[in-house]
Amino acid sequence: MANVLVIDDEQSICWGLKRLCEGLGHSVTTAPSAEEGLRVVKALPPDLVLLDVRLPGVDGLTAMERMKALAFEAPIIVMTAFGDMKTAVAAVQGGAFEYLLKPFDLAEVRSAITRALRSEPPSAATPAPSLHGEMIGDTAEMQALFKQIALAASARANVMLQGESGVGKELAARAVHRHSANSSAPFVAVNVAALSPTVAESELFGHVDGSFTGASRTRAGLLARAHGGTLFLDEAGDIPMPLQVKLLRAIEEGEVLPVGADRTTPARFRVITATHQDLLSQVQAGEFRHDLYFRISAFQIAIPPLRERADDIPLLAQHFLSLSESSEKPIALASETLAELKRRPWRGNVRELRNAIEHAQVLARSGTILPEHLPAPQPWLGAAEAETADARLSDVSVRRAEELLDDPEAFGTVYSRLLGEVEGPLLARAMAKYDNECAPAARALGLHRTTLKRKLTEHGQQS
Ligand SMILES: Nc1ncnc2c1ncn2[C@@H]1O[C@H](COP(=O)(O)OP(=O)(O)OP(=O)(O)O)[C@@H](O)[C@H]1O
Repeated sequence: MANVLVIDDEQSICWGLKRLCEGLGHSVTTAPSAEEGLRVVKALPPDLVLLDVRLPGVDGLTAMERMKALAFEAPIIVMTAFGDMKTAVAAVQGGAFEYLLKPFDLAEVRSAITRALRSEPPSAATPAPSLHGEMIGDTAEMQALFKQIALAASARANVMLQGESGVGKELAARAVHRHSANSSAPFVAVNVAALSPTVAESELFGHVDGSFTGASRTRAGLLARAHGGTLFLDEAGDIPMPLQVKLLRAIEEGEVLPVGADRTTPARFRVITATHQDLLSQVQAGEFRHDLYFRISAFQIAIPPLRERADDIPLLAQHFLSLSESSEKPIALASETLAELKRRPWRGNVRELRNAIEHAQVLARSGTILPEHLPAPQPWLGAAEAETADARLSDVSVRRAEELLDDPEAFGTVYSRLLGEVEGPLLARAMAKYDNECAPAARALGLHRTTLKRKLTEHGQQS
């Protein structure tokens, strides 16, 4: 049996946690404030503290600091209903055993208490420098994301960020780096899809003077430049197969062999990858090496699309307004504008919202932003139409999948054949719509231009 101290000003929470802990066979003391909790800690140090962040008077994070200063070493589980990035990272860096978001999932609380009392190591531990929150959002989805970022920052594991285009994957990668112990080392961002296939190897791994036509001087590659810090690989699904082997070796050995060199160069870094694709199905389709996948996906973070956290839209919109350098800032967003912003599907996510606010700001000049100042919604399908189209497409796909799966000749290629059959017409339609211009077609498809060009070539279409 352990002694547990619950510090929370909400009586109902204290009551619920007391019952839970007593049910686990522990004895519980409750305190409605940090001051009262600190008195208990000094008088009769408990085996575990459950500590709320927002408290009247001294807040929970300061209380945790004071407990640590008293050389109090028992685990502390921090709880909050208002988790922003700063709080999440401060809790993790301050040595919290676990960081729980309210409202609680009881099974999660029970598991945290049991692990804490077994003195298993906390899910994150190494200290890192202090920081500022820079990703905006206060929905439960964003709070959970901040927690994941804080945990990733305090560990050394490679991180894979998944999410649609424009959700904030690069911002999240930068946050992981900035809040990590290596924040003063380089953060090198590489958009893999933008690398021309002919120079990708020398760009990534470097080359020595004269190693190929045009290599007039020895140049360090991007991997070597990330030494000691973080290598951010955007659109990781586009890493060409031959380079995947070389990249895996570099990650495993902490060194690279520049093109034409006979000696390796140190390149030890944390890899953060971002992808909007389902990399695992690429692995299953044989388009991405499984060993590299497992190497780079130790800690996976999914960033939800903006439409699934629409309550963040007003905050984000205000944030983008405040970033404006114009002296004639519009002072407010009309309530109808906010309603319209929350109604839109934002398939281009935060990037599309940011562009819309910048556009509206130019039109509104000063004063209030009205709905007519917003750009027309992007021509995505409306929700109802999309649902019908999705249903039709899925019926056709099911029928075609059945045919291919029954066809012995298609055995081993079903996946790529079916996707190829959809991809070809899609690309052709997009190119026709944009007068054969790759740039707008790629933007509409949510692909990088280079990726689109490559896919057009694969389908024997002109770009
Ligand atoms: N939570 C957020 N708070 C503030 N700004 C954000 C947030 N999320 C995204 N942004 C902004 O939205 C834009 C797009 O973000 P970012 O480039 O990180 O997205 P991405 O997911 O990496 O996009 P892509 O997949 O197209 O590379 C940037 O201007 C970024 O600053």
